[in-house]
Amino acid sequence: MATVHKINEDLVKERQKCTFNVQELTYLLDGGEEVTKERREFENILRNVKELQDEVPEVYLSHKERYENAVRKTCILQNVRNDFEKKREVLSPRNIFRAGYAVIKDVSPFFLHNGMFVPTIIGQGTPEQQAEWLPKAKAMAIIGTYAQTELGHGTFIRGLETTATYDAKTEEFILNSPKVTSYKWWPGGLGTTVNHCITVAQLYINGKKYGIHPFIVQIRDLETHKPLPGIKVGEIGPKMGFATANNGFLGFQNFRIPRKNMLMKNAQVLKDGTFVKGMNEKLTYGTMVMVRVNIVSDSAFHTAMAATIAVRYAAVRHQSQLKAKEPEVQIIDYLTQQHKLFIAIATSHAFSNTYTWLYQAYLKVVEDLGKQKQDHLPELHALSCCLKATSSRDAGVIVEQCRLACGGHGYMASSNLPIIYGYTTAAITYEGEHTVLLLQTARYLMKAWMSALEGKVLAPSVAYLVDWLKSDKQRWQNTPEVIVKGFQHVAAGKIKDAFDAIQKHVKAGKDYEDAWNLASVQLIKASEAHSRAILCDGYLRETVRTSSSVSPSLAKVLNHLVQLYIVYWTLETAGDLLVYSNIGKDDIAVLKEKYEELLALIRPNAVGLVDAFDISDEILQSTLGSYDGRVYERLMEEAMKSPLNKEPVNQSFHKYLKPFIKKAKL
Ligand SMILES: CC(C)(COP(=O)(O)OP(=O)(O)OC[C@H]1O[C@@H](n2cnc3c(N)ncnc32)[C@H](O)[C@@H]1OP(=O)(O)O)[C@@H](O)C(=O)NCCC(=O)NCCSC(=O)CCCCCCCCCCCCCCC(=O)O
Ligand SMILES: Cc1cc2nc3c(=O)[nH]c(=O)nc-3n(C[C@H](O)[C@H](O)[C@H](O)COP(=O)(O)OP(=O)(O)OC[C@H]3O[C@@H](n4cnc5c(N)ncnc54)[C@H](O)[C@@H]3O)c2cc1C
Repeated sequence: MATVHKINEDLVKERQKCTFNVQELTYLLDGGEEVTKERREFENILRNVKELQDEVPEVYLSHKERYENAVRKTCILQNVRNDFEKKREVLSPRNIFRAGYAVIKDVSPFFLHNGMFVPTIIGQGTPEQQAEWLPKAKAMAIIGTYAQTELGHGTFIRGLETTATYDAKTEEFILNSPKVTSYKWWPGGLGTTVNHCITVAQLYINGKKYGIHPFIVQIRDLETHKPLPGIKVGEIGPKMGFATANNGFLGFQNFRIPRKNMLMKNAQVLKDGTFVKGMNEKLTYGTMVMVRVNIVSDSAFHTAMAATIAVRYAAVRHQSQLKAKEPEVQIIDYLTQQHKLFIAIATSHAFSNTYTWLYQAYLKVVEDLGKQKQDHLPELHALSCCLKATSSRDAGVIVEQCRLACGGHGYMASSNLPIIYGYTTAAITYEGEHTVLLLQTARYLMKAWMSALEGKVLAPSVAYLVDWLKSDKQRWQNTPEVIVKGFQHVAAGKIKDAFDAIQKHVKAGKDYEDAWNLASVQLIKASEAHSRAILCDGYLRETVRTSSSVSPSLAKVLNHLVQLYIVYWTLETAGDLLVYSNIGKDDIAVLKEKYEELLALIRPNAVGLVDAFDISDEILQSTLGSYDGRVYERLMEEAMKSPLNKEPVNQSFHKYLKPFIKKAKL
């Protein structure tokens, strides 16, 4: 039986101070009591699977051993999950998915199977193709990934070089990678795990190019797992993080696949080679929109993980004296520490709330597309791009801030903060590089601005441009609602400035594309300001909405958090607000005080707030952040697992050090 340890006294006291019901907040964050219960039930099942316990911490394994262990555990995890899901209609797959963090210490080599391979078959396949591939894929009789990026191109996907040339005689496509830069590079699981992939390739029919399309390709023999003839595949090697994601490369040499393997929900190639255009060629990019929406939720979770670790640690850790002769204080009582950490809690809430409405907007667009309606697609694309970009970037900054807030111990692998940083920082690049996605949103914002000038009705997320043009700037008040308007004014002002900058360059004789490039720093700033306005507005509205359905004590805490988020960003962007809104210096001085008041109000609830994220110790995997707060004992226990501590004298002493020291003595 596992030993039950006493909970650290500071944490006990912190939990007694909490003014709201932690369980109530957990239910709210999960999406309901039933969802929480289901998630906990699944986590409990996993906790009791003996084969999933690591004998040696993964960090001490070689690259190869680590991968093999990850595959072993992912297979067990998937079986447990399949059994669990067979017995019920799962309420929240994303909540079930999060339990996987307790098993795979880094990123699963199957990550892309559920994350992109299956969704692409659903989103891009015809009903017949879905009937053929989905049952096998869902049962994992075939395992796949999403192979789009190449050595030469990741962002500019119209420039991909893999070719799929249609041969009407045999009704096949012939896949080729003409140059080294045409090799697929990056797909997760591609290295040595998957036997299938979605390959995105340039379609050629009778020498004519028809743009990029997705194809299902079997790349390995299902029995022997050997690459099929004409396939060159392997792993790309170690990276900054993602140690077990098994990212791979892939090249094709005259590799033939049947015509039916082109996913044809949008565009089709008929038997005779006739190309039938789809409703909108950008629907081929649909899986990326879905993943970008999901990244907002991932960012919320990774921020919650880091906040949980750093807040619990800050409650347990005592360092320095505030006043002479008094005991050393809990570091959480330093205001600067609260400044680093409470924004982490609020940010996670901001992203969860944003994901809630963004996911609904995504579902609505999918439903509309089923009815051949695509009116809301451009707005969704613009929102998913800037919110993916901002949430992943903010999460990266916050996780690093939490690591720094843990001082030296935050640098230990056993704190788990380095691995969490590995996930968050990768998300800034993958699924659309940060700047590139901000520029996609900027493209939409420039059109929206033009429409606003023409007096047209705008989509809801940019309707503030019309208000801004019509009205005088509102008299400033330090209320959340007026501050949100202030963020919209900043966004509108920056959008106008970027637009004017482009016009100025065009008037000076530049091509529109060059003018765009010359204005692009202003364009990304406009896009960032738009994201911040959307985040603050959505978070405030969702909080107001939920506050009426929760207990008054919880509503109060949620209100403190949303205010903290809004005031924090007001102070961070005060310069912009001074330029573009009616805020005055005195208002800023008042808000500085307000911010300090909010830190004090949140202080007694800090531990309760991170407890409410309900991230189990197995998922958190952190010596610094466990529920019981046995920080120092755990650090020592983990250190003792180092293979270097298993023998009193390491052989290198006899081999190298002893002769070296002897020589030095002579
Ligand atoms: C958009 C691009 C940058 C540029 O594309 P183009 O050059 O073709 O376009 P233009 O700039 O010319 O614009 C044309 C036009 O199109 C519009 N547009 C563009 N994109 C879209 C879109 N997606 N939808 C709708 N419309 C779109 C654009 O607005 C323009 O419109 P106008 O002309 O009207 O202005 C493009 O090239 C691009 O997107 N580049 C980025 C490439 C990218 O994102 N690659 C991703 C590769 S895959 C990857 O990185 C994977 C990473 C790993 C992810 C892991 C996720 C796993 C998740 C795990 C969770 C698992 C959960 C599972 C749960 C469970 O287990 O159950
Ligand atoms: C951990 C990880 C996992 C991944 N998994 C997958 C996967 O499973 N499948 C897959 O297909 N891909 C995957 N990728 C690839 C990923 O999608 C690409 O790396 C990403 O889209 C960025 O493209 P790039 O590498 O070509 O960057 P580049 O576009 O070369 O970016 C380099 C720099 O150029 C700038 N830049 C490029 N174009 C423009 C522009 N138009 N305007 C202004 N600046 C520009 C960028 O801002 C950036 O600063 C993964 C990547 C990582 C890091």
